[in-house]
Amino acid sequence: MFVYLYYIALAILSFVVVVIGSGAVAFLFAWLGLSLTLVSSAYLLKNPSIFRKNSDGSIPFIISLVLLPFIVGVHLYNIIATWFDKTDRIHHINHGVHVGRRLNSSDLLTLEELNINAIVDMTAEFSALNWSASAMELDYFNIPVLDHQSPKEEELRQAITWIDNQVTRDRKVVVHCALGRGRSVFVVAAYMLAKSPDLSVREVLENITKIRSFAKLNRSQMKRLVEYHQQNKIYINEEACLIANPVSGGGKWLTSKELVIDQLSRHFKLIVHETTLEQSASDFAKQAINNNIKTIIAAGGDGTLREVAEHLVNTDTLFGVIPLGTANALAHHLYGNLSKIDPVGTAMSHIVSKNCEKIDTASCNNQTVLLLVGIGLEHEMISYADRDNKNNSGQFAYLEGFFRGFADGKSYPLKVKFDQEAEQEINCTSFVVANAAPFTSLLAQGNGSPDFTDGLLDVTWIKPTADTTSKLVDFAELVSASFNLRQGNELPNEQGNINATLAKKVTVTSDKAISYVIDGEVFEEQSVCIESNPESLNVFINKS
Ligand SMILES: Nc1ncnc2c1ncn2[C@@H]1O[C@H](COP(=O)(O)OP(=O)(O)OP(=O)(O)O)[C@@H](O)[C@H]1O
Repeated sequence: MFVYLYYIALAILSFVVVVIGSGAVAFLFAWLGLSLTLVSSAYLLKNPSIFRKNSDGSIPFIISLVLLPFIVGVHLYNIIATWFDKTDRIHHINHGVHVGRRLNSSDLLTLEELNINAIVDMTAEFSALNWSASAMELDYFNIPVLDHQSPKEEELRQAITWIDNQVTRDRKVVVHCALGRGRSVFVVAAYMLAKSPDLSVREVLENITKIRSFAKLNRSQMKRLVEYHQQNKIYINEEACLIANPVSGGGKWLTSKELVIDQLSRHFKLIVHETTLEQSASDFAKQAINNNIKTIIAAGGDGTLREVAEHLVNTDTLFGVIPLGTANALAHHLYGNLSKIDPVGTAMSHIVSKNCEKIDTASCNNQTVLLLVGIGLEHEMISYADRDNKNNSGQFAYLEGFFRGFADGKSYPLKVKFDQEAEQEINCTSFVVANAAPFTSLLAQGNGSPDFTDGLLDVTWIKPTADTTSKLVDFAELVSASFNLRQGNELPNEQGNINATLAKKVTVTSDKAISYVIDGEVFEEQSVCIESNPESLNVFINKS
C-alpha cells in the first residue's frame, strides 16, 4: 500500500551512492534514483500518466528509457512472485469474463483456445503487445492504474461498460494487471456487482477466489470497492443508440466505424444500427424512442442527422452528432472549424463530455429544419450535387453547383410574409431562411453568422442582376458578411443586392410550385412556411 515509501527510500539511497561514488556506478545509481523519484511522485500524486501509456498500450521510448531501472525491477519482482505459481495464467470467472496476469506473445495461443477477443489492460507500468498486429482481431482497452491502487470512479464505469458491450456482442474478455491479483480483480468484481446488485462485495470476491485462489485486493483497494458499492457508484453507463449511414460522404463510416464504436462503448451501453435502403435512419430513431433510449447518436451526412433529429425535437432525448457526410454543415456550425480538420475526433470529444445544450430548430411544412431552407440558387446547387457528383468531387460538387447557378442568375418571383408584416413581392435569385449555418453556407450569411440559440430565423435574399461585375460584388459581400458575427438583432440589412432580416416565421408563396431544399434534401410545394422552434433539441456540446 505504501509501496512508494520503499521507492522513496531506495531513491534516497541511490542518490547517496551517487554522492560518494563516481564514474559508471554514480551514473547507474543516478539513473535508478531519477526513475524511482519519478515513480514515487506518480504514487504520491496518484497520477499514472507519468508512464504516458498510449491508448494502444505502448509506452513512448523516451519514457521507457528514463524509467528502465524501475521497469526492470518490476519485471524481476513479477518473475519471482510467480515463480512457484503453477496455476493457470488466465481464469474464467463468469459471463465470459476472465482475469489474467500480464499477457505476452506466448499467451496468444491461450487467448485463441479460450476464444478471447477483448483485453482490458489495467496496468500503467508495462507496454502492451501490439494487439492490433495480432491476427486475432483483439479489441484492446487500457486504463492506466498504478500497482496497488484502484481505478477512479469514471474509469471503473468505463471499464465495466466496455466489458458489458463486449459480452453483449458474445465476445469473451480478459481483464489483466501485472499478477492478476489486485487491479484486474477489482474491475471484474465491480462488473459482477454491476450485473448482480444483490450480491455483496464479500460474496463476489469469494466467487472469484473460488476460481482464482490467489486473487486478493489489498486493504485500500478493498476499502475503495466497498465505498463505491455502498455509494451506488458501480453501474454500467446508460444506453445509447448509434444510427450510422454507411453510404454518407462516399462511405466514410467504414473507415471510422471501429474507432467510433470502441470509444462510445466506454461511455454508453451501445446499440448500433446501420441504415439500409429498407430501414432508414428515421425508422431506427423511432424504434429507439419506443424502447425509451435517452441518447441517440446519428453518424452520417446532414440528411441523416435531420432524419434522426426530427424525432427528438421537443423531447428530452439527447442528440449526438457524428459528421460523416460531404459538407457536414451542422457539425461545422456547432463545433467550429476544428470539426473541418478532424470531424469525427471533434464530435466524439463533445459526445463523451456528456455536456448538452438546447439549440433551436425550425419547422418547414411539417418537416424539421436543423440548418436552412433554400429556394433558388441553394436548390440549384443541391440538385447539381447529387450522389454521383458528391462521390466524384466531394465538397467541390457543391462549389461547382453554386458557381453554375450564380453565373446563370435565374430569378424567382416570390410573395413573402415575415411574421405579422404585410406580404411583399420579392424577386430574387436566392432566398434562404437559416436556423444554423456555418460561414461556408454563404447564401445564409446576410445577417452575419446565424445564431442557433436566439429563437430567430436569419433570412437572406439576393436580388437578380444581369451585370457580371455586380454579381462579383454580391459574391464578395456574401463572403465578407460570412466573417461577421451578427451584432444584436438589428433589422433590416441591405447591402447592394444582398438583403437580410430576422423573423420568427416566414411564409413564401408563388404563382408556380416552389422547389426548395431543407438541409440538403429537395422538396416541392405550392407554399413554404418556416417557423422557428426555440430551444427544442438537446445536443451534446462541450463549451469548456
Ligand atoms: N444503406 C443505404 N444505401 C443507400 N442509400 C442510403 C442508405 N442509407 C441511407 N441512404 C440514403 O442516404 C441519404 C442521406 O445521406 P446523407 O445526407 O446522410 O449523406 P450525404 O449525402 O453524403 O451528406 P451531405 O448531404 O452532407 O453531403 C438518404 O437519402 C438515405 O435514403
